[in-house]
Amino acid sequence: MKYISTRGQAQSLDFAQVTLAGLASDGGLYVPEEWPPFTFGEIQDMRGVPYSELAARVMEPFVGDCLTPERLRDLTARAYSRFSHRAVTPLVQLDEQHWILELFHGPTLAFKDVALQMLGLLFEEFLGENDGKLTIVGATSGDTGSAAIDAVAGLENVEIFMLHPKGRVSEVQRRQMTTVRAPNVHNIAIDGSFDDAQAMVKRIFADDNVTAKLRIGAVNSINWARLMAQVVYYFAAALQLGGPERKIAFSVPTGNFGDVFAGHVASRMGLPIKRLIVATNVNDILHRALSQGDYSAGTVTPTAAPSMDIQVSSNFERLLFDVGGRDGAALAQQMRGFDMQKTMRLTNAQREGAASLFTSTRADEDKTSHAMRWAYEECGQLLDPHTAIGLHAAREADVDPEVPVVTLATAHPAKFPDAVERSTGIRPGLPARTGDLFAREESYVELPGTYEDVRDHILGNAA
Ligand SMILES: Cc1ncc(COP(=O)(O)O)c(C=O)c1O
Ligand SMILES: N[C@@H](CCOP(=O)(O)O)C(=O)O
Repeated sequence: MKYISTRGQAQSLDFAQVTLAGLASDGGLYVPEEWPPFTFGEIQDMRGVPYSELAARVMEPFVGDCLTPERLRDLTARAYSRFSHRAVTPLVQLDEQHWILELFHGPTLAFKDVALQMLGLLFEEFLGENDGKLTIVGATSGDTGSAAIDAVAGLENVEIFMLHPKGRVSEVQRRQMTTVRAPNVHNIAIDGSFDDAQAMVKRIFADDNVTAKLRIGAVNSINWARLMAQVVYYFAAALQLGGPERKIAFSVPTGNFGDVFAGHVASRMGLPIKRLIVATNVNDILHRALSQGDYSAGTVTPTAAPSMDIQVSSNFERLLFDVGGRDGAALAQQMRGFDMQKTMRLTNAQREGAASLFTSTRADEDKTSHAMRWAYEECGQLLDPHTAIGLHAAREADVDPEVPVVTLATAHPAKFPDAVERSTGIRPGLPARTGDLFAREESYVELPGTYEDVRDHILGNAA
């Protein structure tokens, strides 16, 4: 399996190389040269297998010959051994048509663990003895940071610098990052938004002053391996609800478009998906892009769902590439225009290509709160605000009543106790596995939101 850049200029890479590279050298994102399809029978044969075996089967075509089947199975077994639920990503029924796919049973209580527990192992696997250190630079609106830090803390060959927007993540999220004591972990709070942090990360990849000294890697969903691991749970859910004989719709709380793009990949691989519902909060660039063709970034509005307070959505580029004719040169030009003006129109091909599978809905704070209340009062389920945005969109969507609609539950409600309590009157408690999170001492530096400060800090502190 070879991977090519969405901007057409970077060298094509194999799976091991793409995992360590993160972002492509031309500023694009790597995607498989072609989608590897499963036959209907192969998907049927996946029914009932344990999650780690399902993960190995779904990932195998992407990994190519970079891992033997046995080695891949060893890694998936280890990656999912730390989840607190035997099913890894269990389904919970809400009513006749709606299900919740709980993706928060990993060590840091968010869906990011599903991919990052695997990615940490892949880094270890692919970094040879003579490769030196991989310096990860990541941006987080709360969940990627904690999951990535958990996955790589203490690894010999990996060091991580994680940027989060100061004051714009929940206290639980911040503590999950800043209380990890390991010499290879560096937390940085910047003045600014997640978008500012993400832009700095991308700039670091293109900065020769940095790349001449450090080998930079990525844990954000710009890294293909992240998305690959997220494809698995679409198969897991669909197989439990009657797939592949029956089509399933998914509603996905969306920010950086990684999670829902993984659903698109599952569909490209042959999983019968009726619809992917992109659920946004008021930071609704994706809703505007999908419903009106207008991809224009405004300023970020802080909400009760801070991990989705994103206006520049990295993985949307992968979709535009895939549904818009896979023309790297044209997309590079389109993205350059967006980088300069922060606005662009989707082409007709991009709009029509996306419309065949995607719809979108936006939830303001009242609707988010109402969805949390409905789930609690009518179904006895406490949801976090991100999942509630997904549920709102699922219930608004006009999906044939025969089609099950699965909302991805992307975080445990206890990560956002204030918002949950405001809407339901119930303050969710942290599961015992989070230990003494509030007793542990925090460690992070605060930096102004300028690129140079962040770059110099990384250069000055990298081992
Ligand atoms: C809890 C939660 N829900 C939803 C999202 C959005 O996912 P994505 O960025 O993959 O669209 C995020 C962050 O990415 C998140 O942390
Ligand atoms: N919501 C994310 C933002 C980063 O997204 P990623 O999927 O690209 O890592 C977070 O919690 O950090």
